[in-house]
Amino acid sequence: MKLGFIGCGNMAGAMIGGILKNGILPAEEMIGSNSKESSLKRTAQEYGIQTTLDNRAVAGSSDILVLSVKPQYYAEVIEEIRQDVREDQLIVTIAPGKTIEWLTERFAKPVKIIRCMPNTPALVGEGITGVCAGSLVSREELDYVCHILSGCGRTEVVSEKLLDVVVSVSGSAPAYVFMFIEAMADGAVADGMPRAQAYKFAAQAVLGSAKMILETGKHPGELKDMVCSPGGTTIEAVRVLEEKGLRSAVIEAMKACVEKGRNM
Ligand SMILES: NC(=O)C1=CN([C@@H]2O[C@H](COP(=O)(O)OP(=O)(O)OC[C@H]3O[C@@H](n4cnc5c(N)ncnc54)[C@H](O)[C@@H]3O)[C@@H](O)[C@H]2O)C=CC1
Ligand SMILES: O=C(O)[C@@H]1CCC=N1
Repeated sequence: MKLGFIGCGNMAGAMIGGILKNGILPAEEMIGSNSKESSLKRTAQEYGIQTTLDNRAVAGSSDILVLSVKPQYYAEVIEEIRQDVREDQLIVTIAPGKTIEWLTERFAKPVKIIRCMPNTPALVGEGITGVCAGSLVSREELDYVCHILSGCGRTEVVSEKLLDVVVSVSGSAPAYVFMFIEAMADGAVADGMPRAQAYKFAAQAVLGSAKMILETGKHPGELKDMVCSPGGTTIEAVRVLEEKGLRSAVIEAMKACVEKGRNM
């Protein structure tokens, strides 16, 4: 089995890291290419996988090929590797907006395409990847790719239409969560806590709260109510967050995210 990555940047690194950490594949079974030598050096040093400047070599030698360049480079990379791609290979794409129909047209031959939307917590095995498959992909092949992706965390098979929503609710979401953690830490620093300690408290509060949702099955509103003592401190904070429009800000931000992804 050879898993190849064309483009060794942030997302490929996170995926490779997660796959290695969880023992899904050894480093010897992964290869990555990049147009910049410095990225290859960093990838080889950090993960010990084989690297090359030659995208076509990666395309030709991989059983599963991940296209992990930015969406604006998809067209030129597909044009470059088109002849090296085989019908028995699985092509995994991770770019927003690049539909299976668009990808199939670019390859201009029958190819097995699995469209995914991962997120960077893959690096620590706590990502979630939305996955949908083209019509030439068998159930077994989809299951196998989901198994590989399980090294990055959870996987969810979704319709292609919903993949645009996955971008906003998980692909891009770590950025909003990091902003929230940063803001909470700023709040704690403003009240005298050392910054490093503030990040620890804020990050653990987010981690623990997320775990409670996933593990108790309770409604987020119920869990929120459990924290809000009558006449207490939390409801004061909740009152101000509502006044400042937290929910609306998040919803509007996500709408902008989906819209952008659809038009990429
Ligand atoms: N960063 C994230 O959180 C997520 C990113 N994605 C998607 O993953 C893909 C990669 O994104 P990032 O890793 O963030 O970008 P990045 O910029 O960190 O990595 C892309 C790499 O591709 C290289 N590259 C550019 N043109 C190339 C070419 N012609 N041949 C070979 N390598 C080339 C660049 O030098 C760079 O190292 C994008 O399509 C993005 O939309 C999806 C989900 C989350
Ligand atoms: O910002 C972006 O376009 C990519 C897609 C999802 C996360 N990062």
